[in-house]
Amino acid sequence: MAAIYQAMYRRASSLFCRLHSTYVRKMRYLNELKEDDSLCRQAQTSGTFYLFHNLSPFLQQVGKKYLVPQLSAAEMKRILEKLKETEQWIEKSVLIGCSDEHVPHFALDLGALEKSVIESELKGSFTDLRKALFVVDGKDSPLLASAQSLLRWHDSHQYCSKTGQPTQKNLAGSKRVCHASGIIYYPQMSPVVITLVSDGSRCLLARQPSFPRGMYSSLSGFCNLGENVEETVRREVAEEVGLEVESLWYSASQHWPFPSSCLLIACHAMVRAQQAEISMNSLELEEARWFALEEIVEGLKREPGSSKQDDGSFLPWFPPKQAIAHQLICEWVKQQTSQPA
Ligand SMILES: NC(=O)c1ccc[n+]([C@@H]2O[C@H](COP(=O)([O-])OP(=O)(O)OC[C@H]3O[C@@H](n4cnc5c(N)ncnc54)[C@H](O)[C@@H]3O)[C@@H](O)[C@H]2O)c1
Ligand SMILES: [Mg+2]
Repeated sequence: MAAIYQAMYRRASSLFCRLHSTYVRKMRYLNELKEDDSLCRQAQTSGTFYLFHNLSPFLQQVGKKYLVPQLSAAEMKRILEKLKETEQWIEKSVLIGCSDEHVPHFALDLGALEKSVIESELKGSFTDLRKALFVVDGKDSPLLASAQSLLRWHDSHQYCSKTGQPTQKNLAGSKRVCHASGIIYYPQMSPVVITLVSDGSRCLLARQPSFPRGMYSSLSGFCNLGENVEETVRREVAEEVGLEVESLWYSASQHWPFPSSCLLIACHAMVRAQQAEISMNSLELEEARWFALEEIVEGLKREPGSSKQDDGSFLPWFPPKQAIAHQLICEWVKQQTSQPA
């Protein structure tokens, strides 16, 4: 028996080591590509390419599924020839990752080229990211989100804000340099806190005027310069619903590409049940209210389509599973249902 356990242990630990070294080797390789333009140029000849057009990713619909095709370097050349463009376009691409076998993945925005020609040639369509993220396979959403954010950052940082001179990207697209001043610009994202407030038995969800009808989400807000996460949570809850946070704890984080790159830092926060009267800031929110557990459980079962009632009103529904607000709501339900009565 001991021999069997030993053999199982050896297999498990050797698998762990192999997985670990694959990951480490992959991260080191990606870092080399970011630092070394000539290595990256070479990688572009054997890499795969995700296409965008004015920041909309290229998708192919196969039956009910939406696939995110990766084009080989040879296919890229063929498409560019068809569009009567040179291979230099490839150098505009940005590095977004690589496979375990070190096949590098790049994203390229062909926004300056004829969209319909590319779409009919590759049998698919460029799809708005707000739709694409929710129809593609779960593993592809973060990739599309980070690729679009990086392409957007390059598009909006073509000039140095100090000298007004053009900036130049390195091959991998991990930075831009102003050669006149020597200033190096790195891709940026804005930290945002997402907070699910609870008073112990209910949770607070709100609607911004821009939300789809019937959708409620947790509170959110950009971090101010100089604030830490705890200070932002306390300020945003005070500003938006007039409540004082008693305690808070971190749950998870997520990169979010809207309106442009954000790092969402998701937290749970408690307020006192005796001081839970909402005073909503109507400049930012359209509605904010407490939800009991049963209402949340029902709302989680609903989809946007099934929330409309005969009289035209909408029953509450919550962000889809790809959004970190969904995860916070599910965690709260779990916590409520696991508490002793
Ligand atoms: N994925 C999710 O689950 C989820 C849930 C909620 C919110 N969000 C995202 O969080 C983001 C922030 O939430 P919010 O709108 O409630 O923030 P908010 O409450 O701070 O209000 C937005 C306003 O803050 C100002 N602002 C300050 N710093 C800014 C910056 N760096 N970029 C843009 N505006 C800035 C602007 O005036 C803007 O109109 C939203 O873009 C939204 O997409 C994601
Ligand atoms: Mg807000």
